[in-house]
Amino acid sequence: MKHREKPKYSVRQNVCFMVRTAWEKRRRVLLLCVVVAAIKVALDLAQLYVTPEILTRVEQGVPVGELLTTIGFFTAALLLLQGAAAYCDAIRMPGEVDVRCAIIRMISRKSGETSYPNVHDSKILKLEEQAQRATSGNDDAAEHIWRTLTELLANLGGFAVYLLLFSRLSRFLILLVVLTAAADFFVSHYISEWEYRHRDEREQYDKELHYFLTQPRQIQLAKDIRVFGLVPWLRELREKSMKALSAFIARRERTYLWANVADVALTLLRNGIAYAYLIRQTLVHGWPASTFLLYFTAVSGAASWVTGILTQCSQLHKESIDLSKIQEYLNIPEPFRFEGGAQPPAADGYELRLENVSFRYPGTERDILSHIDLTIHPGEKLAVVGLNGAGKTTMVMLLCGFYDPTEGRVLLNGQDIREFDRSAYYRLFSAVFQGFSILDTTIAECVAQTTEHIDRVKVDHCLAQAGLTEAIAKFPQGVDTHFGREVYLDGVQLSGGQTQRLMLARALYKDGPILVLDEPTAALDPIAENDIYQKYSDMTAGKTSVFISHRLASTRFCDRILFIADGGIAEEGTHKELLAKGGAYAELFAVQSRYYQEGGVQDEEES
Ligand SMILES: Nc1ncnc2c1ncn2[C@@H]1O[C@H](COP(=O)(O)OP(=O)(O)OP(=O)(O)O)[C@@H](O)[C@H]1O
Repeated sequence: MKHREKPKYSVRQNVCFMVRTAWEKRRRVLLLCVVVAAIKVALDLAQLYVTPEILTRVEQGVPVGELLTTIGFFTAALLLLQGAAAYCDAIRMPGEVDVRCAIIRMISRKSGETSYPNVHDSKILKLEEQAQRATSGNDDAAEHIWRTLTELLANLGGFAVYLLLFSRLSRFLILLVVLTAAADFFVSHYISEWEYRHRDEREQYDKELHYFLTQPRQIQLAKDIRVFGLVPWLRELREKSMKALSAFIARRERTYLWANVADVALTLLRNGIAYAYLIRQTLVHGWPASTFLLYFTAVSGAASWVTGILTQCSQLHKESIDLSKIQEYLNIPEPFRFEGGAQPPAADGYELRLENVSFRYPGTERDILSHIDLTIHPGEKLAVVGLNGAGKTTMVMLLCGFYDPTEGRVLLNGQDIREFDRSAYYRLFSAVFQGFSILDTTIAECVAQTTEHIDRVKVDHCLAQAGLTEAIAKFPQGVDTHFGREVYLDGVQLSGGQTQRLMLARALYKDGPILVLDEPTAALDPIAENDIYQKYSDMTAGKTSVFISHRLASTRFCDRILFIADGGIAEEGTHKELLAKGGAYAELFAVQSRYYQEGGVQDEEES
């Protein structure tokens, strides 16, 4: 049998978490739970008494005026209560949404600020997904819980009132109601739990179907779909996912059928016994019809309160499992310091140092970097080169503080970066990392990374430095044109090289005192690349900078070059020094330049 993971937080702790959040964000939500529950009980009682009371008056032969007054009283009470219930229902939702949104904000904040290694931890990623699932809609735990608590309160209140009513009559009826309602609940609960138990399976089908329905619409796939003739394959994939989902739903419906059969059978049994008992009582004690009617209606009513209590308890238990994931995610330990950490010193220039640093990625066996000692002086322009997988990006990740070394220390102006508030440390860096990471917003927002207080002169300047002025001038709304087509149909699509320049402009706008560029020109044409090299001194003036590149010639404008190999610094020096040394760097440079020379020779011969 599949082992069910026990939630870390109990039902009480999860309810307390929600109540605390609501108390801080929207107190009205709590008040409305109690008020709505009270109205539900009052409405049920008014409905229970209306017919028997009128019947009693008729049996007593009261004057028409009095009869009409009774009818009027009940009608007014019912109208008033129904009106109040409708009003409360209408006003409760915005508050409940606000509380859920407050939790969504907590989760987003955690996702954006959690220590970087957590972002790659599959257990934490799963937890984040589960926390998001618990807050994603009106019917998910973080919002639905208010309806569950309201129903639970109403059912408890209603059952307490009915207990008082039956206590005057017979314990037998109470026992009958509780036993049949509980049996009904457990049978249907066991069966209806089926969907909950198969929730992961259902989600997998939904995910698959959603992927195959939406993915073919992605612009990036449009070319491949046509060139490879992918339409039939995509249709097959879609059909396969649809069939799997339909088969799941059919299985679920077959299971639910038994829940309905059990429900009908137990209701019949309860009503049959209650009928027999109440008819006997009526005959023995000579009860009027109104009393018989009152008690008979109350039997069904009480049974539904009992079923309600059990159903809502079970619902609360399920929601608590989901809410526990939210709390577990929000409380995952942070290996880095944030709020409690020191602020990095304000300085004219920053020295970065790797002191006997070794590093292996979490969950792996191999050191990617081993016993590295390196000092990058304030204002120095350092280039890092090496073959694919040598560990250049990893070294930069350590310098930026995305990972802490497995051994050794990273120092900023002599102080271990583990002592700093890591968010404050990140503020020192401007960076262009590998891969495209631009959000679909306006170009100006992409560069400034904010929606408000954008320094438009600075945006223009940075775009000019990155060599984008001309391209952007052709866009319909200049820097206010939307980037990308995923969100805005009128957005522009930039080429790979232009996107890379946009990322460079973004790094320049941030203007941090340390600049890190990880292959920032990989997608640029030679002219654009040369343009960036020409401006490199301007861009890095007064900054400490690290530049990773595969084009060895491009590192010539740096003060020092590191050649990384076998997890360490194999060679270092200026371009000239490394060539003169005749080592691995010189060899690699020779291979690269031979390629260009051969191309050149060939071209010349052809012409
Ligand atoms: N998150 C990770 N988990 C485990 N191993 C990783 C991770 N990221 C990178 N590696 C491994 O670390 C090694 C160094 O990768 P890194 O990206 O630092 O190399 P690189 O020199 O920057 O390569 P490239 O020139 O291709 O960009 C590679 O063998 C890679 O497979």
